[in-house]
Amino acid sequence: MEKDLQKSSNASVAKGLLQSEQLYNYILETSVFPREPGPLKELREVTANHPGAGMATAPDAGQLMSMLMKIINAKKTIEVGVFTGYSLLLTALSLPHDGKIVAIDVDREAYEMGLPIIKKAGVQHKIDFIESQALPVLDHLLEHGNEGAFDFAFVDADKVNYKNYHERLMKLVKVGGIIVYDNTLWQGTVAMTEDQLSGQDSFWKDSTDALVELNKLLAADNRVEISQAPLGDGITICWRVR
Ligand SMILES: C[S@@+](CC[C@H](N)C(=O)[O-])C[C@H]1O[C@@H](n2cnc3c(N)ncnc32)[C@H](O)[C@@H]1O
Ligand SMILES: O=c1cc(-c2ccc(O)cc2)oc2c(O)c(O)ccc12
Repeated sequence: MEKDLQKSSNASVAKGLLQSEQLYNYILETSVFPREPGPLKELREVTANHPGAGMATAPDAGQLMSMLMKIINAKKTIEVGVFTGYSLLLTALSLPHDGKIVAIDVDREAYEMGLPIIKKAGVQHKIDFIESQALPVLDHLLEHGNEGAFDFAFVDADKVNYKNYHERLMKLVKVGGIIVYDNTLWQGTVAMTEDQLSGQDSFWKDSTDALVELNKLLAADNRVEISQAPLGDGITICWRVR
């Protein structure tokens, strides 16, 4: 199954799980874009020229994450999956001046597409970009005294590893902190029958299976309170309570 990566006229990319694109655009135009900081809008517009533009975090999901970071006074965060930096810049703009973000991605080139806008916004000093597979970086952080050191984490990378990220992030994020997983509804495929999924290639099928498994795992994890919100492609907010 192919994800719809078509650009719309406002330089966003078709996302959303609502019954109509018209309603999703209504939400964006009414409640999200008017409040989107200028640098984020610019980064979204630049990203629209990238062939993978559909991977960027949805602005409506980003808006909620920004509010959550401000509510909990997040200062130290982890981001797994940066791409051109929409969620990274959103995070950098949501943290105080002395906030810090460990941002991990295997793709430095995509990060560099958004970097001039991050610099212009005056928030680059908050970002420690690490070009790497995420799992070894998370393990390194754990081995070097960072248990409970982070207030917030956002995961938006390879879906097949979300379970492994959760295991590590539950140690890195403090009690009272928040972990957000993107794509937990994966274009609705998590609720489809085997028949409906029969045309999927192995990448999409493996991702769907992994997200179905993650959703069950999170629902059963009593260390977190959760909310699965149908914003963007579905985000699950996990509040670590023990
Ligand atoms: C969906 S995009 C991230 C979108 C980003 N949050 C944004 O707002 O634009 C996924 C990113 O995860 C990265 N990625 C995939 N597998 C990874 C891994 N194992 N470790 C680190 N990064 C990975 C990809 O290179 C890609 O840039
Ligand atoms: O179409 C995608 C693909 C990904 C993706 C692919 C491969 C990886 O190793 C990581 C991520 O992620 C997406 C995504 O997060 C999204 O919101 C929309 C589309 C895609």
